[in-house]
Amino acid sequence: DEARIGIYGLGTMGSALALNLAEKGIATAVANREVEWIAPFLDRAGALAGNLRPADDPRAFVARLTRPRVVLLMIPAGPPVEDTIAQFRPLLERGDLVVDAGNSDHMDTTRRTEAMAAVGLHHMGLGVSGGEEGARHGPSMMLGGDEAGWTTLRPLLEPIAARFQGDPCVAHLGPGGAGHFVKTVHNGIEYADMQMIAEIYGLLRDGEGWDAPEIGALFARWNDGPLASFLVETTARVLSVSDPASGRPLVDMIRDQAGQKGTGRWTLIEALKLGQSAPAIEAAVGARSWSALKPLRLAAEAQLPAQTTATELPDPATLARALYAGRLLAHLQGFEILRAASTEHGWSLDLSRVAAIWRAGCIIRSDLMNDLVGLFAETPARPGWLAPSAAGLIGPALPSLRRTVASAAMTGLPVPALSGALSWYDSIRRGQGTANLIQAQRDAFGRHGFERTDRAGTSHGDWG
Ligand SMILES: O=C(O)[C@H](O)[C@@H](O)[C@H](O)[C@H](O)COP(=O)(O)O
Repeated sequence: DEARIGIYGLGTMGSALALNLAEKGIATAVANREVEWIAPFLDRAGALAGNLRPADDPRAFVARLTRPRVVLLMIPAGPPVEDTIAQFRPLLERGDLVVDAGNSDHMDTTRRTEAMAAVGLHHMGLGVSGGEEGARHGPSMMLGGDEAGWTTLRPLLEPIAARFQGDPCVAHLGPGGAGHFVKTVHNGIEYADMQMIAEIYGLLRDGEGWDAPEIGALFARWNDGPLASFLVETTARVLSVSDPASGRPLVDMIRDQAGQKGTGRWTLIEALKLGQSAPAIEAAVGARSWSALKPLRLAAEAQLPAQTTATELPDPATLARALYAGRLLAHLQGFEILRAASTEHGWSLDLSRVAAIWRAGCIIRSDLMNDLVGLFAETPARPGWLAPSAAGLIGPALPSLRRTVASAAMTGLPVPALSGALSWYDSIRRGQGTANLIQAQRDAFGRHGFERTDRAGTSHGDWG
């Protein structure tokens, strides 16, 4: 019988999503540019193959779908999506859907949505988070596109989504690229979270001389407290794995050069375009870029003085609170980018709902997210840090963040994301900042003008 949805692209995420759908009893067509991938995939599917409908080419694939046809693309972002859409368009009819479930740039998605709408097709942008495990057993999904498309997709996506206390972690967040934008910022927060965890790991490894299993055991304990999250759990797991070849912790055998596919960078670019800054995310992207410059770092280490002052590092309980504080501030930065984008693009994003669908399935799922659901419901029209509950969340952990950042600075151990978060916090809660001097300098060397505190309009100074 016919399939209710088709997955085009049987890479890690696409094949996992197809098995998830099949397992939920949803007949699913499957196809792939490299046709030879299909047979081994069906072998791996075992009994689930009963709900899979393979096809060797786009025409046969479309023919296997019920109307309205749902073609879900799980392929790399950019030109591959463009080319594949061009292949499918002539095969589809008014009312059919193309769902791009890769990490696409939201502007591409908005452009494609408009182009497809012009010919009566629904283009939807679906952010999918959770990696292979999530796609297979329950991802978090962030949808952008029109209401009619959501009506068609909802009965297909809710059964496969992760659930938090029974609530499916999937939502229609807004038109066009809204879903992909939210996914991009999810990844930006993911970068900051991973970076802060790595900074704490660095303090314990390089400052206290702890080995990987010891640090892993600590993270495992932290996963039973306010830091409970997928990334803390994953960190505890990876730090406890030893390398069969050398018998040493596997993490110690990995080159300290981090990769990045671009969503972190995109988050920053979008933030800057919106007049926002997200120092914790900026620091995380920057740290990945620096990490790639290994030879230069080795040369600098041999050449440049440390000039440190021996300082006692905080105890583990203090480091845990510092990580909690840093993580909370990074999330507030990320959500503020979402709020600004929602205003800019007219998306009316429900930030509390965004936090809600990030409570399970996605990479940044955490107990903290549950607090944020409440926080963003309190004051949807204002920044999260002005929500009544914000002070109570951040206050108790702040002294630990200060102590950790200060002692790391004295000890010469880099904590760019934690310190970026702290300085940002001290900037956003300072009524009288120092930008008055910036204005004076700009006017002094470029007559850019400034606004006086005692009268409106642009003034200039006589700077002699
Ligand atoms: O939410 C997710 O499931 C992940 O974020 C996923 O999208 C992917 O793992 C990132 O793209 C990795 O990004 P980097 O390669 O840039 O770390």
